[in-house]
Amino acid sequence: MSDTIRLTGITAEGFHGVLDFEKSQGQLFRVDAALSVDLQAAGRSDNLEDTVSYAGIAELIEDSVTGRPFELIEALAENIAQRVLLFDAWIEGAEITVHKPQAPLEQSFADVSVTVERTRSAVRRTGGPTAGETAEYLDEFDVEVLKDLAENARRAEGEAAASGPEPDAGQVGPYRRVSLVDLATVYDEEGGGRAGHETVWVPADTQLELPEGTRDPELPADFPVRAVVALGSNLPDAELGTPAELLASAVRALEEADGVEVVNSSPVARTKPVGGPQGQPDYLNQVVELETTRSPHSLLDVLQQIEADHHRARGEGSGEQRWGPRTLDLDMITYAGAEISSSQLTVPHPRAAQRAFVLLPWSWMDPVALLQGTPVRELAAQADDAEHVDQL
Ligand SMILES: Nc1ncnc2c1ncn2[C@@H]1O[C@H](COP(=O)(O)OP(=O)(O)OP(=O)(O)O)[C@@H](O)[C@H]1O
Ligand SMILES: Nc1nc2c(c(=O)[nH]1)N=C(CO)CN2
Repeated sequence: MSDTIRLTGITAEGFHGVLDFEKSQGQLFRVDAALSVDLQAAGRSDNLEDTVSYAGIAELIEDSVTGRPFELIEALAENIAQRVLLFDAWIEGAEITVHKPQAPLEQSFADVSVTVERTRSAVRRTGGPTAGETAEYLDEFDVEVLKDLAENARRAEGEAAASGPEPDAGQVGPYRRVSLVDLATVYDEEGGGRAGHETVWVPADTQLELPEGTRDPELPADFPVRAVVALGSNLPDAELGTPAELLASAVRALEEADGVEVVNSSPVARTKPVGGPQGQPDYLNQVVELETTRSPHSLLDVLQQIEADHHRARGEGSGEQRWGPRTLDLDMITYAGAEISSSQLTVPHPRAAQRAFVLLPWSWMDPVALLQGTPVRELAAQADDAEHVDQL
């Protein structure tokens, strides 16, 4: 049985409705909310930190009712449900009823209402969602909701961020996700331990001021983070098969690697070679998204081991040319939100933003993906090789 926090009869004036006078004159709306939250910890500790503040929920509901007008109470209920689930990662489900007791009906009536019930698709019961799960979940939300969140994020980030430019309505582009690497730090600072939504989306140009030493990207993650990896092959292998077979085998190898889970994969693309020697064969390219507890360099080790297992020739005497034909190439495109620069590893991959053979498959897999705050879709369209990438 799940525990419930229930708020009933939150009443405020709003301007929702299809008819003109509803939009101009306004009327009262009443909202009931039932939130599924595990209350055992709070029951035992008697500490507000261990539960969801109903005051915050009430404020959020009032904000939605008095805010942006919707035509339908269905849309208002949906908006509230989405915001409630984003309010605190530990809210597992929300049932929202919007009453419109002054609806324009000719008949004598007591009330009109709609009820929506929404559950979080992926929540780990202990510790809240991972960055990946949160990001995936956030992809289901519309831009208006994200705008609200970005606003909250700016408030949470303090004065410096609050003075940044206004988020650009209608685009996902100006926001970026803050990785769980960052989130974990925020937890520590606040001593909380909750993934509240404020720390997940921030305007793209927000600088997080985190204490020194807490963002060492080589800290092994005790929580999974997401990484994007690009695969390429344009040389068959006598033993392991065609480029298509080599890509499929590499994805299987990633699935089997310790501390790595493949959570999404793109369709395969046939692409014209970019750079390298004249006349090399077309490539097959693909992009996968991983969830990993490995540190970036240890993930690079895994990628290079898989390349070697697929007979990737490398190093002195191997005959391999720069950007020349290869049985398998695995590039780490992103690792959480981290920027890494070492002698072995640069993340985000320094040439990814110009390569449609990476960006297009990535955008097919995740149409709202961002690379350093810019939609991958847009970068793909601008890349020189955009016309030479065909989905198989
Ligand atoms: N993000 C990254 N992903 C993979 N390798 C990287 C990355 N950043 C730096 N490297 C380093 O790049 C070196 C060369 O890699 P590789 O020979 O696969 O390059 P390439 O794939 O031919 O070229 P490109 O990097 O332009 O795709 C590797 O030994 C690795 O240490
Ligand atoms: N189309 C295409 N061109 C490339 C590729 C690749 O994977 N696909 N990889 C390269 C070096 O990594 C260089 N050029």
